[in-house]
Amino acid sequence: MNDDPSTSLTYGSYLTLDQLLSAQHPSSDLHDEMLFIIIHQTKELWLKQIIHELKLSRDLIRADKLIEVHKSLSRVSRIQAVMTLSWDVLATLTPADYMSFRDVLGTSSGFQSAQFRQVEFLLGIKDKAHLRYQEEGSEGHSGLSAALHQPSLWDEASAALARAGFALPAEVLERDWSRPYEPSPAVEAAWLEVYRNTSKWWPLYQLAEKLVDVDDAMATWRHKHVITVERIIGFKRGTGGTAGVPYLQSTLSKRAFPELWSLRTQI
Ligand code: HEM
Ligand SMILES: N[C@@H](CC(=O)c1ccccc1NC=O)C(=O)O
Repeated sequence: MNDDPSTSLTYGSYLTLDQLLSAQHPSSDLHDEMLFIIIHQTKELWLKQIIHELKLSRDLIRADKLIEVHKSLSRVSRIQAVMTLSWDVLATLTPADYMSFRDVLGTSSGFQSAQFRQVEFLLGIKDKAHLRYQEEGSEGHSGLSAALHQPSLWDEASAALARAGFALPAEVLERDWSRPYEPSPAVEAAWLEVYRNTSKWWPLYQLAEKLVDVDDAMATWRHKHVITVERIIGFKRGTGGTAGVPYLQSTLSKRAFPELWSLRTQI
């Protein structure tokens, strides 16, 4: 046997392609179901990379390495752009194509994506109700539970503001991290000072604009999702049990960094 990694490693073995490429199991014999599976698997791989970057970003903010965060958050927003573009590939699926295999999906739905919720939780959009869709003891459950109970990127950004000398109340700095975040006038006032005096606060200002890029890209992805869903299933109810398009429209106003949006009115 050849144990020397410089000659024994192959493209396929390095990337574990045997497993990756044998993980597509259409439940019907319809041609278009393969596209549906590949689109979703690709999206889960990108979400895995986004989670990897967001954890690093959170640790870097905690360590006051605000310049180093750029690379990671820029990568996240570029991946989000690719994910948004991939809706155009899915939109080649016509309503009739999709309805021919929709039944096999049962009650499964993107609503149950543990990694999607983990991204929301890492950014700061917390809703512990989503834990119940993950099986206790599964990797999805443990990742989501950890992100729920730890400070989000936005909580870490507030802590960084406090270390920089901004007075923030205890309900921001020592909150129960698992609770939904409530926008704070003191946080908005601190970021407003950063935006009004950018040369003094440049690293914080650049961090804020990188965070806005990520929030912006998330909203753009959500918007393209709802448009594509309306194009494919109209106003049918969702397999996951929601009203469908009206539910998805109600998520468009979700923001991970609300004060970075509200402060713009004051400038
Ligand atoms: C034919 C294509 C699709 C249709 C008709 C569709 C439809 C829906 C509907 C109706 C919901 C609301 C939950 C429910 O009741 O099921 C939903 C949620 C969701 N879908 Fe899709 N979807 C499609 C493709 C995708 C793709 C390709 C992705 C990811 C790349 C995705 C990710 C999600 C996520 C993450 C949610 C949860 C959103 C939230 O709660 O904020 N969906 N989808
Ligand atoms: N919620 C979709 C079904 C769906 O899209 C779906 C089903 C299984 C796995 C991933 C899915 N994608 C996103 O919701 C529907 O109502 O048709």
